[in-house]
Amino acid sequence: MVNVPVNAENQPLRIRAGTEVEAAADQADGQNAPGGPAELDQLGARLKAVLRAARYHGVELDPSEFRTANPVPSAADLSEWAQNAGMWSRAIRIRWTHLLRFQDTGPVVLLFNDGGAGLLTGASAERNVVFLKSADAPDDGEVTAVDELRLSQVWTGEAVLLRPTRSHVAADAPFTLHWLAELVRLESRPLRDIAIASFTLSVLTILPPLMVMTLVNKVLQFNSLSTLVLLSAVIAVVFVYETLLGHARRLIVNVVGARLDTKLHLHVFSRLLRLPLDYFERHPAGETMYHLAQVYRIREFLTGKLLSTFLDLITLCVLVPVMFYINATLAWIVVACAVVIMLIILAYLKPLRRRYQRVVEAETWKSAALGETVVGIKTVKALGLEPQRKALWDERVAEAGKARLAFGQLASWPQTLVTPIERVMVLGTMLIGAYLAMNDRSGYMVGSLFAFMMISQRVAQPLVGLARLVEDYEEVGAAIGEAASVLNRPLESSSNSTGLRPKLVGEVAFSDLTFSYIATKTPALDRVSFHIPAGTMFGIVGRSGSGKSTIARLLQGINRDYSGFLKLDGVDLKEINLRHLRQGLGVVLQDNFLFRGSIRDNIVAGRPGLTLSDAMRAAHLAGAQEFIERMPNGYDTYIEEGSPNLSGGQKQRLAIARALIHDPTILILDEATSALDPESEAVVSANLMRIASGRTMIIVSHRLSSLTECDNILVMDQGKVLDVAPHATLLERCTLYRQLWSQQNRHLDGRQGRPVAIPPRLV
Ligand SMILES: Nc1ncnc2c1ncn2[C@@H]1O[C@H](COP(=O)(O)OP(=O)(O)OP(=O)(O)O)[C@@H](O)[C@H]1O
Repeated sequence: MVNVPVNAENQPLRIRAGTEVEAAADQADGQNAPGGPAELDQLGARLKAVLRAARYHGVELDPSEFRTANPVPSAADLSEWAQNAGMWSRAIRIRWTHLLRFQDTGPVVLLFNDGGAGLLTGASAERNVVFLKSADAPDDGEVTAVDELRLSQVWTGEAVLLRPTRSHVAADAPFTLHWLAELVRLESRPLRDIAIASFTLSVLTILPPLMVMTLVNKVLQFNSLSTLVLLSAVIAVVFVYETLLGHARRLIVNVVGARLDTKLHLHVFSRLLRLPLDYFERHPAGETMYHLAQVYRIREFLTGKLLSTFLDLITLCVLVPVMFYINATLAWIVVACAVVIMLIILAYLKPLRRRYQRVVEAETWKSAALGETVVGIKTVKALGLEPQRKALWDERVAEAGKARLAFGQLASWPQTLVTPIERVMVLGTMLIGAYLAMNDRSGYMVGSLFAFMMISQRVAQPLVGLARLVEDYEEVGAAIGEAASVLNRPLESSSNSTGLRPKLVGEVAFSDLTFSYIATKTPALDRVSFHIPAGTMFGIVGRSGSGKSTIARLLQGINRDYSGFLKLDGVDLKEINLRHLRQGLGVVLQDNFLFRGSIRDNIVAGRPGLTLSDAMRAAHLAGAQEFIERMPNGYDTYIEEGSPNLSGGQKQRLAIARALIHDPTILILDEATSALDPESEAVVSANLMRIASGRTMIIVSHRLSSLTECDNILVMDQGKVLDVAPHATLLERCTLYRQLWSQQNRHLDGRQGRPVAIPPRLV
């Protein structure tokens, strides 16, 4: 708390700054504001203040993306956080007089001496006060009028300003050519510089032909040495200028290209992460990667061909009038040839589009086969499937080759037809020009012809390029379609900013819930109802395919199109913000992916604010500590992608530690111990009660022996609930449960006894 003695009305005033230390203490005590967003409660006051200010502008910042090396976030750290999320933000030192100007702006974050922060929501110059609100106050919470003296006692003089970028390209907007054009348009300043440079270069290109014209007409005819010297000097200056300007233009084009690339990379990856799991289950990784690679072809087109054609157009605008000025007859010939070229290219567009579509399809299949083989290489090797995979690959390569060949053959036709016309354009004008010069009595025609030849060469190229652009656009259109087929799918949630963020306690209720996977007839869950009180251990058993994992999926919000209700702490799960929901959940699956990096990195998984001691605590709870400490580099032992240097049991225990480190309210173990060896399972089972303390545990398992401690066990069969009761009761009254138990525990004494050894896994 920061106490400010009295407010402007001389009333006792307390601004709750809520320091980082306090926030940490709150978190440790579990004293989250009742009813307030749990996620916010766990953040320091400075982060909270920036988060709220950004939310005012309609931007939801992600606390997990906040990075700082400082113990208390600095203004620069906070500003960078907002900037990385695409907002305009500045960290500034500011005087009181300037604060008074923030009358109708959005909230400004003021940093306090004790590491806290407050929101300045307005100011009154007449009363010489500013209006402050605590970072913890609700949106409609009270504001406090504070004068200069009182503020100076708590304020560091630093502020973080933020607002949405005017040029912000909507992250949720569909991926279309229009969206890309908007992205390019944001680079208006460098583009303008490029346009100016190009225009100047075009003007400069007129000079040499005009000078040659003068040279031939004046210098050669009248032997004027002084004119020759002057012309040489001018040409030399022009060349230097042209070289430097050309270099500058290329540099700017490079910068624009790199910036667009970066933006595209960020956008594409963030959309990819927000695609629903369903999508990845239905599409091979290779196909997705091939489609996304098309984005970069589009970018290349935008900053390559499109930009250079646009620049050529500037050249055309300057050169074509000069060409007509020098000789209208010859100019008309050039224009007529260009039109014919354009018509030829247009005539081939449709058939080319069809053939290109086939290329795209064949390439997609090829990539899918490659991706599948790389991902499934262990299985390929284990089953000796190399010849089959090779045959499949040969087939796909042949198909792609055939499609490319067919496309190339057709695409060469317009080229074949255009080449003679291009020649006619250059040589024809020269011959006709020579004929005209022979009949010209003024004697100036020779110089004009030279100048025209030089200019027409510069004009012909852009004109043909313009026609080709249409052809390229076809390819890019197809590429956009491919990238859009991945990126424009409905995202997992329309926005991370939507949805409720209730404080999760861990009570789960399914009522009359029916769910079918897309394109399946029988429901995976059929009118399922059950209730899990908060803080209890809940087991789910059933035969294979009975719907156990589907229950876990629905709880994670992976599929939301079910009928009936699924409530968490009385709140409909569909209403809960997805990120908030998943932050409250810990999930361990049968097969968990460990990322490349150290063991410590894998347990912490990039979550901010977690240290080695947190990782050690989680590892201890998961029974992983002992094997990690035996490793040569302990927690710094490096794990390769796919973790070949760890056994299945070790991997699994690391995955449990990873899920436990953020202390989830609900922990779901979906067949998490099925692949463990008896020793590892015994370690995890021994820790299960400790792991479960203070949270709801949902354990999906084939092995009934690992569920006997559960408060309740749900027995599923063909998507339906058969029974829900503790182990002993189920043994009494549920036939399926009894059958499964006796199958797994034939070696036990008595029907209700404890297993004397870990039974073999039932599949
Ligand atoms: N992604 C999916 N798409 C289509 N159908 C699915 C999908 N996942 C599961 N199913 C089907 O839904 C039903 C329930 O599957 P679920 O994975 O929930 O069963 P389970 O009890 O967990 O099985 P197991 O113990 O074998 O993992 C099955 O008939 C399965 O074929």
